[in-house]
Amino acid sequence: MTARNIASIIDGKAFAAGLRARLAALVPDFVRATGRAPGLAVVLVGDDPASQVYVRSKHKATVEAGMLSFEHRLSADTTQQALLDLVATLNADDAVDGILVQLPLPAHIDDKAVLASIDPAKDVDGFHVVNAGKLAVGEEALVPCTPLGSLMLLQDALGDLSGLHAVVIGRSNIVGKPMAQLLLQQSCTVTIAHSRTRDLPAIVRLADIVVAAVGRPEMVRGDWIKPGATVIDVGINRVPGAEPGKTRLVGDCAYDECAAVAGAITPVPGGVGPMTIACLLRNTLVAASRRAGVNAPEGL
Ligand SMILES: Nc1nc(=O)c2c([nH]1)NC[C@@H]1CN(c3ccc(C(=O)N[C@@H](CCC(=O)O)C(=O)O)cc3)C=[N+]21
Repeated sequence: MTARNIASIIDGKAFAAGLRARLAALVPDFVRATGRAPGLAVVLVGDDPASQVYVRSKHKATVEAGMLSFEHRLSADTTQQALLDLVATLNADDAVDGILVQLPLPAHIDDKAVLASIDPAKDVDGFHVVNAGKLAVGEEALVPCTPLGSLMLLQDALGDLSGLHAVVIGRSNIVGKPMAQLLLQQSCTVTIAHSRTRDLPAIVRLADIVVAAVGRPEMVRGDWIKPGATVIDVGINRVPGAEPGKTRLVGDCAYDECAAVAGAITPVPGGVGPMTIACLLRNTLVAASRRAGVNAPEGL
């Protein structure tokens, strides 16, 4: 009989709660230094139910951290110009340190134009080309929340990442590309795989670190994973549940199979998702500190 490996479960929910508590403890210092609390503006266009849930949890976490939350809900038929006007108002508002325009936007709005209109200093999503460029050349940037949270979990699980082979599956501007930049900055050997990659299972088998960010439910199978590898599952896929009409969340990795081979793995839910929100608050405090010219807290 072969011994069956049980991967350690990377508890993103607990790590995120710890990060949020550390942030909440730092906010009073910011308030003392500046006479105001850090402010985050979240803009939601339309009434996509999943987006509503995310925006609500962002609001709750922001208030719990002692920050100000400004919510702007616009109807699904809002014009691009009206959205650009709102962003311009938020750019000019000194009480607003962070601006997040919830994606996806309705099809009639050019999301590139909207993201480009956000002041890079308030771009707490890190989606603006200025922040993407700064990240790529190693300058101080606002770093996208999901990759940043994934890196924090990796460093907590593994310590120094130097020399490890990381395979990032997915090449989006929001997750795959910035994730690869962060891992490269940590001196990993980085492979970016994607839908056109030939023999993806063979590539993934080389990885000490697998980051799955493709948005295909349970695509990564257990026999793709090198024994002992660390698996970060970024996927949040809603699939039909056991009961009719109900859904459940699954990641991009077949969890049970991968957990039987990996050294450590993030669950879905309770892995990367909560880190995204905690890092949004982290970026808001960092942006607020830089804008106010006070010392940005170290080690967050
Ligand atoms: N401008 C912009 N920035 C974003 O950061 C952004 C966005 N648009 N659009 C949508 C995606 C998605 N996203 C998530 C955040 C938290 C969880 C999260 O906390 N998930 C929980 C479960 C939540 C549930 O049960 O549905 C978990 O994984 O444990 C998931 C997904 C941020 N996004």
